[in-house]
Amino acid sequence: MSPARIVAFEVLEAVEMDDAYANLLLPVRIGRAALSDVDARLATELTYGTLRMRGFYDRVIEIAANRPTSKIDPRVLDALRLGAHQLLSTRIPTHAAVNESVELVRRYATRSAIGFANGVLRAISRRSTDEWRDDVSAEARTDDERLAELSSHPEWVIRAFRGALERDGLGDTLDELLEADNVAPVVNLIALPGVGLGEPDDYGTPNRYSPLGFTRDGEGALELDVHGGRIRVQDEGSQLAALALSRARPVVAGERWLDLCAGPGGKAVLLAAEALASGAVLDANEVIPVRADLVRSALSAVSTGIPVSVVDGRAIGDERPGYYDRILLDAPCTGLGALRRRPEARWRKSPRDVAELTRLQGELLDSAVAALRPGGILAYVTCSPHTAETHGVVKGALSRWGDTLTPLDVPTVLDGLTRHPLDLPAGPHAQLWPHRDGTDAMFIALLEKH
Ligand SMILES: C[S@@+](CC[C@H](N)C(=O)[O-])C[C@H]1O[C@@H](n2cnc3c(N)ncnc32)[C@H](O)[C@@H]1O
Repeated sequence: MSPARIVAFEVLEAVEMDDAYANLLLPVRIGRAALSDVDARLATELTYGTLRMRGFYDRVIEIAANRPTSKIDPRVLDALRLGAHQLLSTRIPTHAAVNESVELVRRYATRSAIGFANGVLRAISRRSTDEWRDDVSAEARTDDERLAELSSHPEWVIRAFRGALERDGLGDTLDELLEADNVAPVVNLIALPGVGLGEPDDYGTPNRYSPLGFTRDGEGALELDVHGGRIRVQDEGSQLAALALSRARPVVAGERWLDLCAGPGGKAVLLAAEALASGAVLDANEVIPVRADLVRSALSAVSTGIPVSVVDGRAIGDERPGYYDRILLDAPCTGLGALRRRPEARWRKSPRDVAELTRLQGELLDSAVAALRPGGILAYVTCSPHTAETHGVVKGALSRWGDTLTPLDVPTVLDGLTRHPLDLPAGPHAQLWPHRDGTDAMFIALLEKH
């Protein structure tokens, strides 16, 4: 059995059964299996490719098997998905795709399913990807169902994206967004400022927008992860979200900053570098202890003296009222804006999660406002474009806090710091998009307290 397929299958299973995160688990499993570079790339492609197009593959499997996926043993289904991916989206020879997937069924599921899996995979292999797209399309009952199945996004996510795009005057670009979600993003890096590093163009091709970001060709990307964590992988949109806060206006030495929901620490370490360079001091907080450890480890690239508290962010407004000059609230969210790198989020979240998360986001925002001193600035950020989590949450806070809060114009702030202007509609808030900006779909609002 190919070790790459075993790793991919076990990660898919853990994502499905244990709610594991592929981006965290895959590197661990690749390391444990001591995969060669070639096999590690294959395992990565198989895992992410299968997770991304799972919705489409499931429809193909249902048609080929003539039964709903809910009636297929989950382990057999994962092996079939992996097989469908190899048959429909890679150049792996048919016999290898079929035989290796059947072998997975033999090894991990019941022997009685071997004949079934073999038959389904052979049926899939007899038609081309375009023919399967036509079949799936013909059987869809509505336009949204068709779009959902062909683009491999749940229907409710498509409706949420459509609403958010229309709000930005981008309603006619939905297909491009769905397509962008299904393509692996280039690895984007950041050279932290003020910690003795060179400029981005010393290391690679500078980002179009972030003044600190860059990309490197293929293999070179991760070799740079050797500068003690001062060069790190970070999406350009995340860089811009942190910089929108740190560079919203000049820093007065001694300012106190807080990253309220800091785990795993990507934006906290950028804020720490910005604070160090400008004479501000940063505190970080994260409610989950293991994630707080990740924040500590990330921050050590800049300084070991930054306190990381482990409390529910909703309590900090009462604990430290009127204390901070700048607060980043990078809120827990559905993650629907980062499907390029965390493809399983689309299958894991549901509209019920949106309702729960928006309540938590509103409470965290209230706590952050309470912890802000008059004149201070709060950045409310999500890696989701769902308007309930973005505009809806900010609108709720503005109505609860009345004249106490004024939104700052984020497009203007971003124009003041990016290398090239972003093509953003009128503010005050900003929504970035993968298909337009090449970033995760980050939402950024800046609120000033009076
Ligand atoms: C979107 S992530 C933050 C990402 C981080 N800013 C970065 O760039 O690496 C949100 C974080 O909020 C944490 N969180 C969730 N509920 C929280 C709460 N009530 N108080 C504090 N943190 C919370 C989650 O554990 C998660 O680590």
